Amino acid sequence: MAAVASAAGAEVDRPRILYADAGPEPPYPLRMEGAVISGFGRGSKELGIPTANLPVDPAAAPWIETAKSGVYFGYASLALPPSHPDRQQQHQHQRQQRSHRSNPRAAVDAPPAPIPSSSTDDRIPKETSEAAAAGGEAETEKEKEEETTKQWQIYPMVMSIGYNPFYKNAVRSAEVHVLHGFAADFYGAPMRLLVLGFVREERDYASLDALVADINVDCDVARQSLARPAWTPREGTAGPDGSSGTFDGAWLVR
Ligand SMILES: Cc1cc2nc3c(=O)[nH]c(=O)nc-3n(C[C@H](O)[C@H](O)[C@H](O)COP(=O)(O)O)c2cc1C
Ligand SMILES: Nc1ncnc2c1ncn2[C@@H]1O[C@H](COP(=O)(O)OP(=O)(O)O)[C@@H](O)[C@H]1O
Repeated sequence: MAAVASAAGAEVDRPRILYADAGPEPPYPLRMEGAVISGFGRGSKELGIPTANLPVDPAAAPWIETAKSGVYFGYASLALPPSHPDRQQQHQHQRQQRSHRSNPRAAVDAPPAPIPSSSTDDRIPKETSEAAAAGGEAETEKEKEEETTKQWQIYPMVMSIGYNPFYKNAVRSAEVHVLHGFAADFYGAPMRLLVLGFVREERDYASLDALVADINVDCDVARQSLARPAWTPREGTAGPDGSSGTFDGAWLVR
């Protein structure tokens, strides 16, 4: 059946569940990490869909050099600073876990679980560790506190890798729309990605409405595809229904 076009070219009649129920297939999962940087400022203002950008660095994620440009889905793990309104407290998490066990439906739309970091050394930004080695003057007390209290929260995500043909960017970008409504920005926060599958190629569109309509379908595809147990990490309550699954997402929270 031909895909139904709407909003002048958006393909809204696409399957919402991709890949087999058994879980991600090679070459996935693919990993990527870095600190959130700013993009061109269009995500929130023009599209109403904010995207957290990561540097496209083949030294850190060699697969990205040959990865097809397009839309991908998977999980993002964020280490929000202690002052961020979306950072959960440990006791909130424990209460939530108890509630989910006694009433699994209570987990619907539940916020993600905070995962205290078991080791922080491997995530000290290079500049920070170099500065520390050189006398530590560049590292503020606030940064030190954030490092020792680092806590990873896992969220489903959909992302775009490429040149955004609608905007004709000259530079390749990697931008993540996290499937969660945040009360504040999180520029600079450490973010880890486990990319679990490819959704579609990036496209040019006749209108902004068509681009937004297709991105909304991508979000739906990610939510529904990730809701299956073998696609939901055991770590945290990342699944859209709040339940933990069987997928090994340990790297996201290490
Ligand atoms: C799931 C998703 C799918 C996207 N698909 C396309 C696309 O097909 N074509 C395109 O030009 N841009 C696409 N984009 C990129 C948006 O155009 C981009 O997020 C927007 O330009 C905001 O960029 P900025 O955050 O750098 O300002 C997509 C973004 C996301 C999150
Ligand atoms: N759900 C979300 N997904 C991604 N980023 C979000 C989300 N909610 C808030 N943000 C914040 O919005 C920023 C992106 O905003 P955006 O308008 O796309 O600007 P730019 O991508 O140019 O930095 C992210 O870096 C992050 O701090």
